[in-house]
Amino acid sequence: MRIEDHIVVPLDQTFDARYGLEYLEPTRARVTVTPAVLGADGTVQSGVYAAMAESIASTGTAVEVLPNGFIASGLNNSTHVVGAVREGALEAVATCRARGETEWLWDVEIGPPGGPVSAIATVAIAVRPKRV
Ligand SMILES: CC(C)(COP(=O)(O)OP(=O)(O)OC[C@H]1O[C@@H](n2cnc3c(N)ncnc32)[C@H](O)[C@@H]1OP(=O)(O)O)[C@@H](O)C(=O)NCCC(=O)NCCSC(=O)Cc1ccccc1
Repeated sequence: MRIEDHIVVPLDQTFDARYGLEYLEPTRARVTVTPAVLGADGTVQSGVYAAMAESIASTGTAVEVLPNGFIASGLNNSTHVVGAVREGALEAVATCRARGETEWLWDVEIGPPGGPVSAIATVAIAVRPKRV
């Protein structure tokens, strides 16, 4: 299966597009910090970190398993926010720690490019045979 065949919603209409996720690679992406990603206290909303981690872990899995007839689906996401960000940009990088037959486990680090880590996530992505 080609990656394009798995796209149901046009990419510019997805949740990722709404908060401004830009892919640099399947496992690396950026978000520019605008008011749209801030909470009322002026810091990046924790869900933005969780969403970034979920998306790049899912995409990192999908690009490898979809061509082999499997689907990738977000199963668990544990995101710890360890530093507040108010402006600039965020970059997320995902590293696959385990490629199980039915579940891939990813570590994701997120923070200002070249700056300290502001969030650390562990994301589990289910891998299942594609149903016809
Ligand atoms: C697949 C699994 C994670 C685990 O399933 P199992 O433990 O094996 O469970 P079980 O066999 O008991 O089946 C139970 C149900 O599971 C589904 N299902 C199972 N196998 C398949 C299959 N082969 N194909 C298709 N569906 C399958 C099916 O509904 C089935 O019900 P049914 O039997 O039809 O009545 C399931 O819990 C699930 O789909 N959860 C929701 C995950 C979800 O929505 N995540 C968030 C969105 S992803 C995201 O955001 C990431 C992203 C971000 C940005 C960009 C791109 C991506």
